[in-house]
Amino acid sequence: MAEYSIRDSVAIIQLDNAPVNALSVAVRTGLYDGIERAAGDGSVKAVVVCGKGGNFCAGADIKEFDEGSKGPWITEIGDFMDRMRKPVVAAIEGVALGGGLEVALFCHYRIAAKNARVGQPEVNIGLIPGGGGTVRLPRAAGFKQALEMIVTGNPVRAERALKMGVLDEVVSGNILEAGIKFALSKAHIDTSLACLRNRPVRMDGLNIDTKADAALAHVKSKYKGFEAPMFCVKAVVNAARVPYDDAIQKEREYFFELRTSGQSQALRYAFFAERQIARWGLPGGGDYRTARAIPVRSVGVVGAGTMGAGIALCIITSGLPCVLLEQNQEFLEKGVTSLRGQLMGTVRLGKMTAGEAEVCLSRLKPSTSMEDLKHVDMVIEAVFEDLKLKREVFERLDKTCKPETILCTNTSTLDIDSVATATGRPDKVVGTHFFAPSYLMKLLENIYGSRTSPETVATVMRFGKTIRKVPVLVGSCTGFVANRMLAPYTAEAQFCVEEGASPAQVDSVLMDFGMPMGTFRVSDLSGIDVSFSIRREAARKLGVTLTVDSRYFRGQRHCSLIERLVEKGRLGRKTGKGWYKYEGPGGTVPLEDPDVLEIIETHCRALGIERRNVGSHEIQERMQLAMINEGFKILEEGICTRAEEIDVIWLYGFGWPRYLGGPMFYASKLGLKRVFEKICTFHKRFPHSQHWVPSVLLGKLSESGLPLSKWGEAAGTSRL
Ligand SMILES: CCCCCCCCCCCCC/C=C/C(=O)SCCNC(=O)CCNC(=O)[C@H](O)C(C)(C)COP(=O)(O)OP(=O)(O)OC[C@H]1O[C@@H](n2cnc3c(N)ncnc32)[C@H](O)[C@@H]1OP(=O)(O)O
Repeated sequence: MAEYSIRDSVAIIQLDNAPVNALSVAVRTGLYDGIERAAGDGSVKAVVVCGKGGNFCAGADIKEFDEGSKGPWITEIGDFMDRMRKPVVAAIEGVALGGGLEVALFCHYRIAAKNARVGQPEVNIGLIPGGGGTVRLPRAAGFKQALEMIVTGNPVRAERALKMGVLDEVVSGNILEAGIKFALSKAHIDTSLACLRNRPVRMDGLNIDTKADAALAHVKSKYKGFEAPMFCVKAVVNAARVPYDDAIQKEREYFFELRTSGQSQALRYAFFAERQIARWGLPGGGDYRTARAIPVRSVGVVGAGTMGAGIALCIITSGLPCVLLEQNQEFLEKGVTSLRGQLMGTVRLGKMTAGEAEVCLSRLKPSTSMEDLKHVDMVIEAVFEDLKLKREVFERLDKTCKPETILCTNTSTLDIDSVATATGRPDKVVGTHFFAPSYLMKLLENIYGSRTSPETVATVMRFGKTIRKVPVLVGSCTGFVANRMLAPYTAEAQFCVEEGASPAQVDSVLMDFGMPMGTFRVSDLSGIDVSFSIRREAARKLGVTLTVDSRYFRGQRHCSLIERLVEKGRLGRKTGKGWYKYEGPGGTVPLEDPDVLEIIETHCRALGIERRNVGSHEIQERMQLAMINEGFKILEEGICTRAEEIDVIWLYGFGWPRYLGGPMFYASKLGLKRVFEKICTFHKRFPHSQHWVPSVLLGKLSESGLPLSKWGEAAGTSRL
């Protein structure tokens, strides 16, 4: 709703819809009524529109987009304000985003607090600004700057918005008082002069035809497959070419077309999924509502390899001091050099100044003495992935650190309990799985063990946010969620190659789908010998030796092409050849290599594998369905409690295209009946692959027709 009051002959309309004053039907109706009332009240000289609770308005209520339209459409409010003879001032604090900024652009004037941010982030949910933003913002900020704001969705700070012409004044102190003062100072000025409808789009000397073509070409190549940015350009270009009312009409058509698109639905889902993951619960009790995070004022990182150095960098750039520990000076210096290198990279990219980088570095304490970890609140161990070594480190940490210190292990495979039992504080031991490169990748998979306390979980979840990661809580199992799902996905990729596809064909299927990289490019980048060692180690523990002609491992189908490539010295990019070849020293461009195709052919012939034409559709279906089936098993076992958690892991861990929601959302759109039937068919066809055994939960859900939001409940794993 919107509260109406009068002070000093100024009507104040305060948008009121906690927590962010989204433009629900009640808010839109309240705003419209308030404006109408102020227009008709002879004692009112001017109007101030503001927001309650520290924010102006975060735009349309995103939940309403699935419910259909009720109440006044937002541009009707703008049309009314355009006819007003009394000045209307938007007094902005916090955020004015999307429809929130559009409301502000209806007003004759806009003032904002210093810390305010304004923006048109609709593109992030697969839309264009639909309340006049594409038509009014270019009139205020100019074509080029408005286009940038609308296409990227990035908000701008008040000072920049002032320079751009979006704001009329930036103020310090009480925003409402400033708004009233400003409104009274404009009470005798003709409002039509300040009305954005009456201004032309500012082209600042640019030619619209040249600019339009360049902008369309740019978004086409940059946002391949994502449709909203293209519509943003079309709407803004149109606004520069046609009269105001025609442009508004077109904008609305585009907006409504996108609202029902699959991409916008997926992006809206992703928006709420990201917020859902903060609502965690533990199987033994305790959840985000009751558990208190302990304050983390200092952190230690054990191991200054690439991973540890990157983690330390995340910590110091988020403002926390960090002790970076290595076993000797030589390794420590290498780690610090790697950290510095990454930090300077951000300076070169203009994301940080050299001065800011120095401040960050001043928070780093490189050390070779464990005693330096005595007083830190949290330690993240990032040593080699070896259980014996990790247990030794934890035993020493337990003896050295103060009793309250939380001990985290950065592991991608090891059981949390087997690390925790090396200490006398298993309740304070937790997994924090960072993804490589740890400074850049946003996902943080937090893993609880059977004795991890709710306070420890609350602390690592909050810490994840502090270091600007996306923390998702999962249970402990082999590979946790990310790598467990990745295993059948990559296995199917290799089986497809054995059966007749080429690595480049598989990768282009994935990249055409929207993945940032194909699985064989990733393998070359991280090193084929890395997967080789992990597989060899896993086999060794079971008393098995994997060879170049192993077709089965523990009764399961196994592809030994990795062993073959390692035998041939093709370890990936670092050796200039792997699944692809790379030209020149340090070459990074993957080129199809006839030699590798020959190796694959010979290998398969030797093993009696008949090769055939494997179609793109089959590749995509097998890789994705195998991984989706695993996702349902993860839900079934309670490793995750919601499908949304799995999707967020894929969005941030592997770059699943956001406009396709995530694998579980994708499955919901394919239809679970169809997904289940296909998986059953593959199971019959490939009986020696455990990952094709259909998930029991999936079978149950395929009959139930339950929406994705209820899958966790149906699995009986929901803990809230
Ligand atoms: C037939 C047609 C039907 C349509 C009917 C609708 C008509 C509407 C009017 C017409 C509109 C014209 C076009 C306008 C379109 C838009 O405005 S689209 C929305 C654009 N705005 C955004 O994308 C902003 C999204 N929000 C944010 O970026 C952030 O939330 C924030 C505002 C910067 C705050 O961040 P932070 O402090 O980190 O808090 P969060 O945890 O993110 O959010 C707090 C809670 O608020 C919920 N929330 C936030 N924004 C919205 C929103 N716009 N709508 C609904 N809910 C929102 C968020 O989910 C959190 O809730 P909980 O998870 O429950 O805590």
